[in-house]
Amino acid sequence: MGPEDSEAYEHASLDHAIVLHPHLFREQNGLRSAEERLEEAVGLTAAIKLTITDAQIVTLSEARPATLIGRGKVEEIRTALDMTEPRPGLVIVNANLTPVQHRNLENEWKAKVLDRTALILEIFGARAQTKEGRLQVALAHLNYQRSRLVRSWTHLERQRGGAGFLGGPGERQIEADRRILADKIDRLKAQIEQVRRTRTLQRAKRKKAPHPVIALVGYTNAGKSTLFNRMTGAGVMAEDLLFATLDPTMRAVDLPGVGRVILSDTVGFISDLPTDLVAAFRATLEEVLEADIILHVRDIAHPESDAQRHDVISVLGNIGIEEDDLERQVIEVWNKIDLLDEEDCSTAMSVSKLRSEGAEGSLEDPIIVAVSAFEGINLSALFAAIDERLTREFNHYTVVLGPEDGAAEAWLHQNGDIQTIEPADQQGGRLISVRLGEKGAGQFQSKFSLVLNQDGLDAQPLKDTSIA
Ligand SMILES: Nc1nc2c(ncn2[C@@H]2O[C@H](COP(=O)(O)OP(=O)(O)OP(=O)(O)O)[C@@H](O)[C@H]2O)c(=O)[nH]1
Ligand SMILES: [Mg+2]
Repeated sequence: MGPEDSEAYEHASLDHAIVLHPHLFREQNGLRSAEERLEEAVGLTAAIKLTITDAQIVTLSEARPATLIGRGKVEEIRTALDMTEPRPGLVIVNANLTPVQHRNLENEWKAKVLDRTALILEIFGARAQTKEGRLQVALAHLNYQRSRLVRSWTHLERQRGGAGFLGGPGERQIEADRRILADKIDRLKAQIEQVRRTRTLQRAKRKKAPHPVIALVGYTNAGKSTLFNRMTGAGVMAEDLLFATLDPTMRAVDLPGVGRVILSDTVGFISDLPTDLVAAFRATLEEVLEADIILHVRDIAHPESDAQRHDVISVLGNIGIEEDDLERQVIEVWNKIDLLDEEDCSTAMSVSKLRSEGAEGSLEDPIIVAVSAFEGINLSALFAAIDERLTREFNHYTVVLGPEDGAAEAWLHQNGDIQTIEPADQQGGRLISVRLGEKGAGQFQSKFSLVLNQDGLDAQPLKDTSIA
C-alpha cells in the first residue's frame, strides 16, 4: 500500500472487519448456496477473533478484471467503511483475488483486504501447533507472497522507477525479492523434509506398540475435538471456532469394552481449500493413512451435512483413501443429534442402524452410529461398533504363562496388543488377556507350544474358582 493510504489506516481498527461473499449470478454451484458460503466465511473470520461489523453477499453479473466487484458496489463499500466507527481496517473477500484486483481494492477501500487464501493462511498460522504444521504454513505463506510479487513490482516501480538502469531498479528489486523468497522456500522445504523423517521414525516406533489407531476426521466444526475429549478425558482445545485444531493430536486411551487404542484428532476440512494450502493441510492428515479405523465425524444437524460429507471423502481420496477402500474400517459418526427434533432424531437413529447392517465399513458404505458428543448420548454404541470392527480382524485371547515363559510374554508384547495382565496363582503365573490377529495366534501357539483361549471363554472358570 502506498504512502497516500496511511491516513485512512491510522484510524482503522484491525480488529474490525467487513465480510463479503462475491457471488457470480450465473454460477450454478450445485450443493452450496451463497448464504451458506457467506456464513462459512463469517465463521472463518470469527475463528481469528475479528469483530464483524457487516457481512453481505455481493451478486456479480460478471467478474471485473480490475476489481472483481462492480464500480458502484466498490464505492458503496467504501462509504460503509467510512461510516462505521471505528473504521474497519479489514475487508474479507471470500474469493481468490488476482494480485491486481487485490491491490486495486485495497487502494479503493483504504483497508487491508484478505482474500480467501489469505484468510485461511491466517487461521492456519494461528492454530499450527507442531513444528511441521508451522513450517508448512510458513511455506504456504511464502508461496502466496511470491504469487503476489507482481503487485509489489508495479508498486516498487512507481516508487523507484526511472533510475535508468537496464530494466529499471524496480525490476532489479523484484528479482532480488524473488531470489530471497526462493532461498527461504528452499530452506523451509529442507526443514520440512527433516521433520518428516523424524516423524516417520516416531511412527515406526509407535507401530511396534501395536495398539489399533483410530483417527477422527471430518468437516470443520463437526465436533471431532469434542468427541476426542469425550473419549479421552484429555484437555484438547474444543471451541466453537472453525479450525480449533490444525495438527493431529494423539492419545493412548482405554475405551470401555474396547481396550487400549491410540486416538488421533485432526484438523477439520473445508470446501475449496486453496491449492497453496493443500500440502499444509495434507501433512496434518498423513496420520490418517496409518489408522485401523477412521471415525468420520459429521454434524448431522447442519443443513449442508451431505455436501460436507462429499468434501471430506474427496479430500481423503486425495491422500489415497478410496471410497471402496477396505484397508481401514470407516465408522460414520452422526454427531449433534441433540440438535435434531424428536422425529428427526429417531429417524437418524433408525436409518443409521438400518444402513449399518451388513455394511462393509468403507467410506461409501460405512457403519453408522448416531451420537451426541456434547451430551454424551449413545457413546456406548460407538464403542461397541469400534470393538466390533477391531475384533473382525483381531480376536481376544487369554493365556496363562508361568514364570519360565518370559520369552512368550515378550513375544506377545511385541506382536499382540496386551489388554490386561493379572496374577493367576501364587507361583508367579500370569493370566494375560491379549488381542491378536489369527495368523499371530497360530504363530504363537506353534512357537511356544502354549494354548491360547479365544474370547476368554476358557478363562472364565479360572476367575470363578478364585472368587469361590
Ligand atoms: N449441540 C451439540 N454441539 C456440539 C456437539 N459436538 C460438538 N459440538 C459443538 O460444536 C462446536 C465445534 O466442536 P469441535 O469439537 O471444536 O469441532 P471440530 O470438528 O474439532 O472442529 P475443527 O477442529 O475446527 O475442525 C463446539 O461448540 C462444540 O461444543 C454435539 O454433539 N451437540
Ligand atoms: Mg477440532
